Formats: sequence, structure tokens, C-alpha cells
Amino acid sequence: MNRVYLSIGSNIGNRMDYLTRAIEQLQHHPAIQVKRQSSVYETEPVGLVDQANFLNIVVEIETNLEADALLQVCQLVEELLGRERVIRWGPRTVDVDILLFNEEVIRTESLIIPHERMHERLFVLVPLLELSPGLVHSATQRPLKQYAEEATGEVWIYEGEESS
Ligand SMILES: Nc1ncnc2c1ncn2[C@@H]1O[C@H](COP(=O)(O)OP(=O)(O)OP(=O)(O)O)[C@@H](O)[C@H]1O
Ligand SMILES: Nc1nc2c(c(=O)[nH]1)N=C(CO)CN2
Repeated sequence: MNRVYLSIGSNIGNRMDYLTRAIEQLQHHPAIQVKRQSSVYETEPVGLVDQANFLNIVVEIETNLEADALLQVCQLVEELLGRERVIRWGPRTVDVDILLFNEEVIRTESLIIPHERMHERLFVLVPLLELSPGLVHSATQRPLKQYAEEATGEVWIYEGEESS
């Protein structure tokens, strides 16, 4: 059984609803068990800054799927929830990224694990460390806590309500 951490983000429309529906889609997959979810965080956009704030969450799953098959499931969930690939780092209804896959290091044309930019993104590190404070970056062996001390970007726990 593979233990995997996924990052889910949304900054268009009813962001909370998109996160919830993405997690439901994962839960309904016969080869995926969603084990734990972090708090939901409101986060300032990183990369392309002139866009709305995101909601971000990290979920821990167990799956028998290999990493490339799991990537296809993540992309299917994005498509089901209406994501269009328009601008890199731009606004999106929902984005599902694979952060860590066991303690593996994977580099193929379509998949890089650990996710290439995860260690510099507080919107990933804060929810991930909330779930598992002792995690280590599987490529560098450096504790993720140390990366979090150096990373930038504002994140705070989301408690608000919003309508669609
Ligand atoms: N660990 C990973 N998780 C998800 N996608 C990945 C991963 N590694 C490589 N990719 C590739 O990245 C491509 C682009 O992904 P996507 O459109 O979600 O990028 P983005 O969300 O705009 O930016 P970022 O990758 O910085 O989060 C995907 O088609 C996928 O093949
Ligand atoms: N705060 C925040 N910023 C981002 C996010 C995201 O999920 N949250 N996703 C991006 C592309 O993957 C680019 N920038």
C-alpha cells in the first residue's frame, strides 16, 4: 500500500465547494482511501500574484495505484471539476498535485516527486506539516520543517463562509 500526500487548491468560484468535491471524488475511487485531511488554509497567490487568494488543503491517502496512474486520477478530478489549463500558475477551479509518494524519488516526463516546488511553498508546507510534522523531503533528506522556516507567502486557517 502506498502512502501519499496530495495538495488541493482552488481560487475560483465557491472554493470550499471545489475542495470538498475534489476530496469526494478521491474518496469514491475504489483504489483510494482518504485517511486524513489538514485544516483548510486561505493563502496568498504564489507565482502569478495578480489573482484571487486560494484555499489550500493537504490530504493523506493510501492507494494501490502506481504514481503515474494516480496522476491520471488527479488530472481526471481536475477535469471533472471544470479546470481549464489556460495560464501557468494562473487561476483554477481546482488543482490536485502529488506531493510525496512513500519515500520515493520519481522523475519521468510527466511526473516529478517530490513535487518540484513543494519545499518553497508555505501553502503546501503548512498543511502538510500539520498532518505529519516529522516529514522529510525524500530527494534531499532535509526535514520539511526546515524548508518551512525559509519559505515565504502568507497562509492562515480558513473559517469563513462563502456563497457561489
Ligand atoms: N508531482 C506532480 N503532481 C502533479 N503534476 C505533476 C507533478 N509532477 C509533474 N507534474 C506535471 O505537471 C504538469 C502541469 O501541472 P499543472 O498544470 O497542475 O501545473 P501548475 O499547477 O500550473 O503549476 P505547479 O506545477 O507549479 O503547481 C502536469 O501535466 C503533470 O504532468
Ligand atoms: N496560494 C497559492 N498559490 C498558488 C497555488 C496554490 O494552490 N495556492 N497554485 C499554483 C499553481 O499550482 C500557483 N500559485
